[in-house]
Amino acid sequence: MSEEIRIGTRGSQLALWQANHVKELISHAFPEIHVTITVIKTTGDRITDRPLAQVGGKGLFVKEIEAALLNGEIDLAVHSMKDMPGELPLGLTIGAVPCRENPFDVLISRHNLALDDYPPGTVVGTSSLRRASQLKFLRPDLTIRSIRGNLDTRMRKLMSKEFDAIVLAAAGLLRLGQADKITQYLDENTMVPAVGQGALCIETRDNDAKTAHIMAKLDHGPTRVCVQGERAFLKQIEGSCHIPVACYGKIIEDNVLLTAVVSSEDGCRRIREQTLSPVTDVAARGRALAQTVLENGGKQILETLTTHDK
Ligand SMILES: NCc1[nH]cc(CCC(=O)O)c1CC(=O)O
Repeated sequence: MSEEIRIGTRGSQLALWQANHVKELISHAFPEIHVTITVIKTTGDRITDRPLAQVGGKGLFVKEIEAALLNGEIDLAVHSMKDMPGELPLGLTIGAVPCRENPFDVLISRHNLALDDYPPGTVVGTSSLRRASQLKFLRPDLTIRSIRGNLDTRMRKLMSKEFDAIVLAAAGLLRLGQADKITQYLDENTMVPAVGQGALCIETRDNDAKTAHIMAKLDHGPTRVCVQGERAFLKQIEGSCHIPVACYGKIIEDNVLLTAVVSSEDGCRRIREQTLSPVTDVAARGRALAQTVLENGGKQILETLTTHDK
């Protein structure tokens, strides 16, 4: 009898693409293993009419899947890294971090205009506090509105002229073969992406040696190191989880350049800090970067937010 590995995932188009991608990575490295995919519905999938921050932020897309992993219904879960809270539940671990897709946010414009070229009053839709607050900082004269729903829903809202442009993650579009929709890539000099954006997280049980053996073949060292720095930053900075923080790591020779931003909801203030860290020191340097951001005004911004939430 051949070995079996059971993958758990959300049912969205993007999640299914990602689960199938991981299935192919496993099949390629271990042709003898039979890989199955189980779809699990999450709270985040059920509630689609409110901004995520109001529903409870991070963790919404992962909890039910983690339960299935813990009780042995599945052997591994495929998530978007950026949906993962700083801390994983006891007994679970990040088994592998495959090679990252493009980590940046993109502008999709109905008029084929770049962000700098839009006139004042232009209506830009985005689903996250992080993007909204960085957009308001860059272009205080634009009207930033919340938009939710999957890719198709957001595209429909854009085309129905509810919005002039929308900003979302490049990774989802690229994975679903929609690169042609992208008007402009916003790299970290314009907008710093979310922690883990564009990366996948393969979550496993931490006592599962059989799956760990398979995961070793799927792990991409450079991505893992960058994500490690970003997540160390996240863990250090967050009390609450739905806050406008951003951190992005990129490899430069033997170092990781970490860029972090905390911005106020109204876009009036933005703290932006960078550190060039040796690869071996990236977790400590991610934490230190969080401290720097907090000391240089980030703490004040985050305190305003917490009271605001209640
Ligand atoms: N917020 C939801 C979410 N979680 C992961 C992605 C896809 C991008 C990625 O894998 O980082 C998206 C869509 C988006 O932000 O536009």
